[in-house]
Amino acid sequence: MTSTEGTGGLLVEDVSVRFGGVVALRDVSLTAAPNTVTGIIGPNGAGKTTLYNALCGLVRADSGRISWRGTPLLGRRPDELAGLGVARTLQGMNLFPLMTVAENVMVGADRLARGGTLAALTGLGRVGRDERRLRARALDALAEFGVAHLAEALPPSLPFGLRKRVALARALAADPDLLLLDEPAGGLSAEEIAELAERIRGFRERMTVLLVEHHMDMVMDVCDHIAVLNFGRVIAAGPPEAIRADAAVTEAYLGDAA
Ligand SMILES: Nc1ncnc2c1ncn2[C@@H]1O[C@H](COP(=O)(O)OP(=O)(O)OP(=O)(O)O)[C@@H](O)[C@H]1O
Repeated sequence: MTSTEGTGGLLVEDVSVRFGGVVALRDVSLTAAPNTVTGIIGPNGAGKTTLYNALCGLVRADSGRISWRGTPLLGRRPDELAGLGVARTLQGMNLFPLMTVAENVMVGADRLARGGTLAALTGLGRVGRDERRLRARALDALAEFGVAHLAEALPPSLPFGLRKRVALARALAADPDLLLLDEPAGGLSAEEIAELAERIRGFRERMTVLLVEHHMDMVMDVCDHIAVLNFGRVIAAGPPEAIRADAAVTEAYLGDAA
């Protein structure tokens, strides 16, 4: 019995993923306890994105198990995750360019609507009530990120940092229990990263966070627990101070820089 079994956490057990002859993940196991921030780090090509994509249903694992609160996640389609209380952000943000900021965030809040976002946005189904609820939820989420005033803007018209906030607001609008973040600090200024770190620390009151991130200072700063991947294997796992002092981790990163 592993530590999060029966306690509602995220459990990754012996997950392997191969792309043809490349073994991207080999028997990866890790846990994320409820209401904590768990970081996934590792040098380039270590398997971080593959693990993230396996969690999101974007990549099929060849073997292993992943569960959230005891419910299996492996083999689910990405669109099934919202119903299980799981939200994610992607590096590319994937905002719809021809929909307003508010409409983009309404898509994120979809699981809270009975008729679905499409019905609400297209005027079909239980339109009035759902649309009002979704819009209110979206505006709340935008307000949390200080961008409610941009509700009617189109994403391509916004600077990068603000688009990242909209993407986070979209993920949070669903009121997830598990939030998967893929390099949320990428491309942000030092000031924006500090603000983001503060927000992520605050998220753990409401949810469990899994953070794949290159920005080492931020990972050390916000994570309760860190798993380090190298060549598709977990080479270390523990609290930030233990990871900082781990010789295998230092060696893996030095090898990466060489
Ligand atoms: N679609 C794919 N087809 C073939 N090989 C792949 C594919 N995706 C990833 N790989 C390989 O799997 C390994 C792990 O890659 P992955 O992108 O998961 O690493 P990463 O830790 O996210 O790297 P980075 O920090 O550079 O983004 C690498 O050897 C990579 O070349």
